[in-house]
Amino acid sequence: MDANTFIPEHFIDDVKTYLPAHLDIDDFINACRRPLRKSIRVNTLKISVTEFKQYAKQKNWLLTPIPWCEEGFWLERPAAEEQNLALGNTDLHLSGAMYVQEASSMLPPIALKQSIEHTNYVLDMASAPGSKTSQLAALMNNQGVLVANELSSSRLKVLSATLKRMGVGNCALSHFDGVIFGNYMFECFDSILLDAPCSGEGTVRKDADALKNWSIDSNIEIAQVQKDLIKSAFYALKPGGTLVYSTCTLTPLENQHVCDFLLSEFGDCIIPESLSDLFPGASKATTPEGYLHVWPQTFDSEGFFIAKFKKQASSDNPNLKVKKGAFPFQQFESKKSAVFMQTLKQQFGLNTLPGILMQRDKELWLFPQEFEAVQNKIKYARLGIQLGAIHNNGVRLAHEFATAFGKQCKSNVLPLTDTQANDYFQGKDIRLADVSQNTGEVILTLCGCPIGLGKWQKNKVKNSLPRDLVQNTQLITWAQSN
Ligand SMILES: C[S@@+](CC[C@H](N)C(=O)[O-])C[C@H]1O[C@@H](n2cnc3c(N)ncnc32)[C@H](O)[C@@H]1O
Repeated sequence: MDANTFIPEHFIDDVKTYLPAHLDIDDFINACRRPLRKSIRVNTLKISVTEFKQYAKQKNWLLTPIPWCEEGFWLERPAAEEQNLALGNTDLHLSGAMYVQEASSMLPPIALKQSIEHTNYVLDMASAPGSKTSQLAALMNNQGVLVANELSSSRLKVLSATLKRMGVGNCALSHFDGVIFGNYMFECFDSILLDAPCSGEGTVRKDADALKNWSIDSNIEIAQVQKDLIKSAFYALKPGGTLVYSTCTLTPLENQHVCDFLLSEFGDCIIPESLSDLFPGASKATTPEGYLHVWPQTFDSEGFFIAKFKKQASSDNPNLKVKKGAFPFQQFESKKSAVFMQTLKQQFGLNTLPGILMQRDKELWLFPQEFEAVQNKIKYARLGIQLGAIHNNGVRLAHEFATAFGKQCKSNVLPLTDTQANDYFQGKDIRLADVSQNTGEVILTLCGCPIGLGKWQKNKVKNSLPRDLVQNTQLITWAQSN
């Protein structure tokens, strides 16, 4: 029990007004004071669940499957020396093999899963730090186009770093208030996730001060933002498309009432789809409308709310807008493209890249194949993957090339030991046991996952990790964790 968890009386009084009859307020309060179980999601863009389990076994990690997410596990680390070591410093995290993600936070992308599997254009309207964006990209298997938007610039940077670490290749990042999408990207998306900014009442097990400034007035204020965002999401969705609305808060003001607003505005064009069969046991959290209202005691998780809607018909938007200004990229010359692809084949045994090579000044980028239809609708903060820098004699490859495509490379791949990986993440060159005759660039891997690029230099590999990704951390090594 965490006696420091702050739960204000007036919050409890409010919860009593909407707690479902089959739940007990004391169970709720006790659950809020219990520490949260640790959970992770395996990043299948970099490693299979089977491979991950093998690594976890070597570390004596105990995994319990999360019933709604095939890639999700609750995790216990019994080794005494690991108790105070952050999961974020483990090799499996730093390599992008896993993402530390709360179990209930895996639900919204799972609610979109069916729709994503058959569609090309997906919008994540409020996406930092990127737990659900990277989950969506993995569900899309890096295919199609995933637009990830975030309003806060500091959080956008974190999002960008997350996507690089996780090897996401089909993403375009944007930096706007989400309300613009309905006007600028009217009916562009097959699937939309609106994981809305909220009062965070469900996060109190992780953050003892989450309810410190709680008030109904702030619930009402945030609900207005949520209504503006869900309206924008409705307009941005194609007829036939699917919208998932989620929050990590409990109050109906920010949940059911926001859904009521959507239906009152556009009820002729959009209908809820029940989530009662999303996974075995989902009915325990299903509301009469078919939404999931996950209480902390229901699945021993954080509190969450998830609603799913199907858009059945179009509704005119009187405020359509068109972006001004030219698109700053052009297709990479076909002759140079052929030379570049030949180099990748010779150096790494890589035969194809999934997308279109584009050039902006001296930068070489790879855009998702389907990007053209949406590329000039808004100004993006980043598009696809930066493959490298173009110079007179060819292309100097960039870090992201390795994290996104290293898995497909067949030659010039160097698996690092934990000591070498430590040096790499700290920005140091990597010492080799023997002098190597290899030349040029090399893909570095950890736990079987590509983590970046280096350059062969006889008895060492020169470190090419971008400065902003250099960490001042000590990786938890196999020796320490076994
Ligand atoms: C609940 S968090 C998103 C968490 C994220 N989906 C994830 O799973 O990692 C909500 C995010 O919305 C951003 N935000 C707040 N107001 C916004 C707005 N008007 N438009 C877009 N994003 C907004 C916040 O900065 C915050 O990062």
